[in-house]
Amino acid sequence: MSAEIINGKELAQQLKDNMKNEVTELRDKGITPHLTVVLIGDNPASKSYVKGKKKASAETGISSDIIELPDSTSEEKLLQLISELNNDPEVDGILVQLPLPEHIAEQKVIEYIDPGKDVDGFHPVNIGRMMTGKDTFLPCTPFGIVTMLKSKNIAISGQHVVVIGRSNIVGKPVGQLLLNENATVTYCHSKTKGLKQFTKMADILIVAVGIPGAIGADHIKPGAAIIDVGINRLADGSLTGDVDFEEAKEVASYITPVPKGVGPMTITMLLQNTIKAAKGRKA
Ligand SMILES: Nc1nc2c(c(=O)[nH]1)N[C@@H](CN(C=O)c1ccc(C(=O)N[C@@H](CCC(=O)O)C(=O)O)cc1)CN2
Repeated sequence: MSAEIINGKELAQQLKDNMKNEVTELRDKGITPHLTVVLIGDNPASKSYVKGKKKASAETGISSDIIELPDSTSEEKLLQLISELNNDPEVDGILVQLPLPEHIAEQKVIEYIDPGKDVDGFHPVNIGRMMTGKDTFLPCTPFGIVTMLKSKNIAISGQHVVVIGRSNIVGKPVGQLLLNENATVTYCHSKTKGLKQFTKMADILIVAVGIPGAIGADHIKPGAAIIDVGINRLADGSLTGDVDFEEAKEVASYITPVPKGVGPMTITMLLQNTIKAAKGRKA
């Protein structure tokens, strides 16, 4: 039997439809949630994601602006801009699109953003709050993954989750969020020996390695739920994930496709975080 596909695009649309009402209620109270996205340089993928953020914001009634700066922008200038946005009462959420040019220290920039406006959930204060199970801005991709699992009532508590990948944006926080939901979590990464022995134990397998088709049917326990975070562009321009979808769907119980899987959820959870920031706006 073939796995059930978790369609992130459809789920994202349902969530955005619900958010419209939340935003209307806020606007009726005189609060229009506002997101400012900062884009440095002209990376085509980043440009397209930022455009997607603006479009999705507009769909829900969230106002947004994109500040585009050249690749040559100094770290000092970027920090100065963030400081201004931190102090602007009309700005609820600040997002600096990653990756940044090499001459800018990513972590320094993340730590400069006011944690109360950090709608990416990357600031160490918010990561600490997430790790201790407190209410906070959750990193958007991990938040989206947990939302996808819950949308299908996939059991998390007591289940063995194997995460392949240990980035600060996806791998580490998604494992932590699922640990908070009482999963047993194993992290695997590029130095893991005997990857298959771990992946074959997974009830939920989360793959974020950035290698097209890295995970095939022989890595998967029959009936597992497979979450593919990979977004790899092939030479012909098409997108593919880290999981061999055709093979994996014959073994798994649930699977996310690429495109239209985890990706669209990332932007939608950003909107959710922006609404949360607006709700917490200081008078
Ligand atoms: N500051 C941040 N930078 C980056 C983040 C982030 O969460 N915060 N994540 C990624 C990029 N990203 C959002 O910024 C993102 C990636 C993918 C998608 C998406 O919808 N993908 C579509 C395919 C789109 C396409 O055709 O290229 C899909 O998978 O269906 C949205 C957002 C790195 N940077």
